[in-house]
Formats: sequence, structure tokens, C-alpha cells
Amino acid sequence: MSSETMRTNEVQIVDFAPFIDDTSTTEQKQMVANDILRSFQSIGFVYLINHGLDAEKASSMFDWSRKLFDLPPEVKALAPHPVSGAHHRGYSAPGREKVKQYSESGSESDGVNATELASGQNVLDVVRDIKESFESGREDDDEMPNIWFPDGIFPGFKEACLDFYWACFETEKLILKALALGHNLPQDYFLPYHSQADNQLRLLHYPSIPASLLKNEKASRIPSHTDFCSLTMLMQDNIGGLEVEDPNHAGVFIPVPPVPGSIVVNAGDFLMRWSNNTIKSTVHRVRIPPSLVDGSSSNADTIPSRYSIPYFCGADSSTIIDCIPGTWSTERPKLYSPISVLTNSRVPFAIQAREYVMERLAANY
Ligand SMILES: O=C(O)CCC(=O)C(=O)O
Ligand SMILES: [Fe+2]
Repeated sequence: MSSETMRTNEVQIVDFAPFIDDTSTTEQKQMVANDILRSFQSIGFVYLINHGLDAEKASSMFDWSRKLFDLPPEVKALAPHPVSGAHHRGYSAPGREKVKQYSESGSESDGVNATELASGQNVLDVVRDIKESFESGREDDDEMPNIWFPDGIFPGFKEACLDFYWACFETEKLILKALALGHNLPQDYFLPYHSQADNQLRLLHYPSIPASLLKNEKASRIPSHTDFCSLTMLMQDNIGGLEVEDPNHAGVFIPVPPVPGSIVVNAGDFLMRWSNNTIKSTVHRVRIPPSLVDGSSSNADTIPSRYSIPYFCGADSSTIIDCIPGTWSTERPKLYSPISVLTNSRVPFAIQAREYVMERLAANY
């Protein structure tokens, strides 16, 4: 562990400044890159501070998110997420989306209404993850067009999302450079694989709900899952509740509490496969914030609402990836054959890809 790093529980905090500061030396960058890669290899998650993503832009995006989710349900419904789970754009009402892990299956519900949510009534019959979301991408994505509000409704929101989207892309590229250096590859190695910015900006709101729903573990804010993509950059408010599974102890979860000014970066299934399983795509979830489980606030009967903003970074759909140089050898043969982003074989992604391909096929008829 270098002098710039420290630990909160198990997820390391890495000072990313050398990648932002033009005057930093290659050695300084290399140390940071090594720390990030080591974290990805050990737990799949890392906090970055001094990451260069403009704090005001991030704070303004949280403001937009709060304003968005405060809109009346009938207004939010004017930018509806398509019924297809493969088209990740637009607004999903609380309970509209179910997160599934591995082969877990289930049909999508029509969501829960505000009265049910406030009372806790009927919610458990309907859904396990109680959150609402708004997803957007780049404007010129023909495969997955954005779904915005009609003109005149919630003005400025679209521009704010797109501005933040491209700001995040700049940070993504720096993280990809660090990932390359960590592998002792030229720092631009991963950039051509991520040239399209096939990414997803997701605004998440976990509404305030009765504590009993979360405490008895019948409901979750977001159940255990891995991310599908290369990398996820996550910004969270100060409520807490994000947890990652200890890769060495199945079923043991480690809190990833808010660290002011940080972003949490985690590796997804695609990067795990690309790295010949040397990098972990770790199971994570959002539960009741630890401070509300024990301690003075344990009697709280309502869990405060929580906002987070994950930015999912995907590889270009046109690229074929083979195991990263250095992650395989005669002693550690390749576990996977070359693959494209659309046919990644880890189960959750395969489900996605199949839906995606089916949808495209259907669109052709
Ligand atoms: O809200 C969070 O902190 C985590 C969200 C998450 O894991 C996801 O959207 O995939
Ligand atoms: Fe996630």
C-alpha cells in the first residue's frame, strides 16, 4: 500500500491526483495505477479522490435528480422506460425494475404507488427492490435512443444529463489509462475499445420507506448483483447502505460508506472476463444504512431517502476482446475465448445480450 492510500474497512481510497496533474511523473502515475489494479484484483472496488470530476457538476446533477424525483408521478411517466428490459433509457417508477442475479427469474411488475410505499402495504407482494430511476446515454445512440420529457416539461434536465455524461466520460478515460498502466501496457491501450462512449448515466432514488421493510430483509433497496459493464463510477449521497460481498467469505458484506468528494469505481463482468478473472466483478447491494441497524438511531421507523448516480462504462459493441496481455500464461491459460460486448457469456450479461439481440431481430420484422 503506497503512502497516498488508506483503508476504510476493506475498500481502499486511492488519491487519483497524479492522473489529473500534468506535472506528475510516470512513477507517481504508476503507483496509483498499481493501487487501483490491486484493489480491482482483491475486491473489485476502489474509492477515488481527486478524480478530476467537477464537484459542482456532480452536486448540480444530484440537485437535478432530487428535482426530477420530486415531480408528480404523472409527469415522470411522460418519459417512460420502455417495457423491454434491454432498452435502458427513461424513467422507471418505484418497483418497476427488478434486479436479478444469475438465473433468478421473474416477471416485471407495474410498480407500486406512493400510498402503498408510504404504508408498506402490498409492497412485498409486488417487488423486492424499492427504487426509481432515470437512465440516459449519448444523444447519437441509434441502438438505444434517449427518452426525454416532451418539450417544455422539466426544461434544462436533458442538457444537464448530457453535460454530466460527457464530464464522466473524461474521468472514465483517465481511469482506463490507469488500468492500462497497472497492466504495464501503453496507457492508451483500453481507449480504442471505449471510443464510442457506450455508457449509461443512471439517476437513482431510493424513497424513504418504513424501516421494518428493510430490517426484516424482506425488501431491499437494490438486491445483490454484479454490474455487466467494464467499469462503474458511482457517486452517492451521505446516507450510506452500499455493501460489497467479501470475495473471500461468501455471504459476508462489507459496507462502502460515503466518502465525501469520492467516486466509487468498480469492475463489471465484462472487465472480469477480459482480465481472465484476475479482476473481480464483485456482488454488491444497497441495504439499510449501518447507522440505522444499531446505535442510537436503531429505533428509527423510517429510513431516509437515498440518492446515487452510477455511470456505467461499456466497451464499443463493434470490438472483439481477448484476455488482456499479462493476465494469461502457460501456467494460467486463458479461461475465455475472444468475445464481443454483445455476447459476453457470464449469465446476467447473456440474458441481456439475448434480449438485446431478440429485440433487434424483432425490430427487423
Ligand atoms: O445505489 C448504489 O449505491 C448502487 C447502485 C448499483 O449498484 C447499480 O445501479 O448497479
Ligand atoms: Fe451495481
